Amino acid sequence: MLSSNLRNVLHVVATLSGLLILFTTFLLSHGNSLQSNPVPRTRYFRRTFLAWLTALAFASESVFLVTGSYEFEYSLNQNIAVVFYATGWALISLRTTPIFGEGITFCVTSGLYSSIITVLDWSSKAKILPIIQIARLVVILALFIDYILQWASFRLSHMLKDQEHSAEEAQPFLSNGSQSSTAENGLSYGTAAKPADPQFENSESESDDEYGRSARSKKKQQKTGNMWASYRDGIKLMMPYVVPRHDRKVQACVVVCLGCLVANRFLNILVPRQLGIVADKLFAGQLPYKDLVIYWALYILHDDAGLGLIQSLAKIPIQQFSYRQITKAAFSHVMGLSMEFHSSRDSAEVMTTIEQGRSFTRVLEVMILEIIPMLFDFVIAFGVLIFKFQSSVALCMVIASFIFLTLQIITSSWNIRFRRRLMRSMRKQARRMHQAVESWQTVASFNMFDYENERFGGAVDTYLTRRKNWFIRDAFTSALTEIIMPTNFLLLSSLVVYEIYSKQATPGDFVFLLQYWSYFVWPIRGLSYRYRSIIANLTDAERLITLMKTPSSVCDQEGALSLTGIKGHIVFDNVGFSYDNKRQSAQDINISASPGETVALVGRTGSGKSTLMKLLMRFYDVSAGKITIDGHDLRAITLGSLRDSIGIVPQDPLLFNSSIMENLRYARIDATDEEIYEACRSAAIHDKILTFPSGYQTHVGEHGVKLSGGEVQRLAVARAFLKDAPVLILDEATSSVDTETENIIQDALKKLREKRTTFVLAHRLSTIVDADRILVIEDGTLAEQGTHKELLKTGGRYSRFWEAQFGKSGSDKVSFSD
Ligand SMILES: Nc1ncnc2c1ncn2[C@@H]1O[C@H](COP(=O)(O)OP(=O)(O)OP(=O)(O)O)[C@@H](O)[C@H]1O
Repeated sequence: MLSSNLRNVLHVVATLSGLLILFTTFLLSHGNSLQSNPVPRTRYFRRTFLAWLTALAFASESVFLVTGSYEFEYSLNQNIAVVFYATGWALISLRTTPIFGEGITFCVTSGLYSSIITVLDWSSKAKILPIIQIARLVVILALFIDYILQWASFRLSHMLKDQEHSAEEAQPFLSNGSQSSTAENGLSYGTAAKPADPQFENSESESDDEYGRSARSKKKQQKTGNMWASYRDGIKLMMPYVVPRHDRKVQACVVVCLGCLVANRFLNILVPRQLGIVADKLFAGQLPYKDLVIYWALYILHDDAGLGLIQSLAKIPIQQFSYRQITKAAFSHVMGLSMEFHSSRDSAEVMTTIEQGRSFTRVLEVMILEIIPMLFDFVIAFGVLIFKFQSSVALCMVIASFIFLTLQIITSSWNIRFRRRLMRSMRKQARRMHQAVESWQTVASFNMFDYENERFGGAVDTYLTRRKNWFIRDAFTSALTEIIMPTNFLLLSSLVVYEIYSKQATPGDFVFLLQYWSYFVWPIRGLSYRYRSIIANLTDAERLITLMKTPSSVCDQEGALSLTGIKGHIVFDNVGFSYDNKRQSAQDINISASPGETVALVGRTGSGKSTLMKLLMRFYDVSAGKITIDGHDLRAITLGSLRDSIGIVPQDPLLFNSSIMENLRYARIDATDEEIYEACRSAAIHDKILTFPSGYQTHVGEHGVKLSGGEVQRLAVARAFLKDAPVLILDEATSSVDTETENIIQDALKKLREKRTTFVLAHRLSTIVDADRILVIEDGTLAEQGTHKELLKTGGRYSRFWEAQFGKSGSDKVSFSD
């Protein structure tokens, strides 16, 4: 006959392993609720029936134990184990779709436990118990075989499906072959696939209407089906940014924090133990002053004035480090994303998302500094309760805690949807505010203040309503789960009180439990509370993670060359491009431009001139053909070296809200003041700047609103002078100036164009008559090319443009003068 202690260990181990199986499967399947393994209905009923039968067999053993002739302690642990297994099987039988891993492992654990117990109880006085146990074993075996058969048939059908699928995939897609993209042909050139990410759509709409049904279900799957997987991936993605590999100070703080955490685990036990000693001495009629002082010292050390203070101080650099790293990484990632991303996303939303990096740092902080220590506390509490009292106290604590955690997890996921809505409304509010403030001039000129107030007010109201909805639900769900812990305390203290009553424990032990309860209830309550806060923060950080996962559609190819000393020989070789894969914005474009040559692009508005220049700057990648610079495909050189070699005077130059000096220096950070003055003299703006109240230190206002259009344009020309790049793009560089200033700028530009490959985009044809070649672009194709004189002679589109601007006489005059 085994000793009662070993029996106890068996019951405890069996209960714990079963509990772990159920809880782990619950955690895994909770985020994977869309998983469906359809099984025939007959089998479904059979499995349910067998599971219920097993539950019943365990329950009947419990009834027998309660009414049988066992000693209290021995039967209590066994009773806890059998009641647990009865409940476990009852819960499993409620599953509509089987989780094979859970079913099989639970069968194995219950089977093993039942077998050992059957052998041990064989010699018991009442033979009815082993008979119940044997019958139960047979049912468990049947259940096990059923699970295995179901699993095997499920795997087989999946394998068959996979085979069918791969056979289908092996079929050539003849019809699509001609349309395959560069990436599909294996020529990715560092061009990443477009993100298929509905989460990061730029949408005003809060409803799901914009997505089709399939997109909706995909979205739903994203939210629930792959919840854990996507969070895990997100954390994996962000981890490198928060590990202080090279920062010694932060590393030291981490060590200090960990030291405090370890010391606190000991103090969690020492403080209540000391109080127990004080109580026991009092009960023994002694004066425990010395012990009280020790208690005081331990308490201070344990509390916020001791290790808590050290830990809080050490946490500051860690928090700042991770916040800095994540925010910087998110900012730099966003800045590195392509024009495709920036032109389709709302800047205010992207900004709010970057700010939500704080939520992610909070997740890590909670996980590392709170959840992991709490798990330790939990294990320690289990050990302490077993050591101090009987194992059933510890078992009750574990089971009640797992129930509490499970309920917390279930109830918090009820609230995820509301948290997401809340975050959406927060971003919407930010977007509305940002748009209105940024477009103040438009709002003012259309006198739309009331409209904007109403729109912003609406967004604020929505935010508040959603916050209220989330908050109320959160309050109710926590109230619901909070009932469990006091119940747990009642159960534990009843058991301990019984032990004291039966002289197996001292009153000091009860005092210990009272004090220790406050320490060990925190880990459990903390775990569930932290889980909720992690879910809330992860939900908040979801967009940041999605943003960080968004690849740039234009990026450096592996092994891309960093070109120096570029001469500027540009060739467009059969270039084709479409923004949306529907309309071609460039088609069969062949252009060649040598250093020192000026090529003008003219054509109706929307014909595709700027698009060609965007392709040259590699804001987008060509969909067909290639563009080369000095013989190198643009996709084979680094974006940095390409853009360093191109200077641009855009149609609407954007200035930062800072001084003129800073704005100019943006073109070349290391330029001296004298070089900047020289560039401004060349751009005919130096004297004008000197007339401003603060000269070069004058602030230009948001987007340069304090300057005239002509002044802004001349600053852009000065920037181009300063950049001194071998390739130059002049996009309607003199569109905002009067004729006199235009002549001055044109003279400056003539100087600027010398020895550079220059592309001039112009509507005013007078500005490009002396170009070496004029290309007429129409509907994304090259319609005509030649010199001004040649094109006028041909009498084609160019000459019609010319006549439209200058009339027949103008045409004659220019062709004559030329
Ligand atoms: N980001 C974009 N997404 C989708 N379509 C775009 C985008 N940018 C431009 N387009 C479309 O591509 C076509 C060519 O535009 P592009 O800006 O190249 O014309 P353009 O000749 O430079 O016009 P303009 O002389 O008025 O500046 C237009 O039909 C335009 O609507």
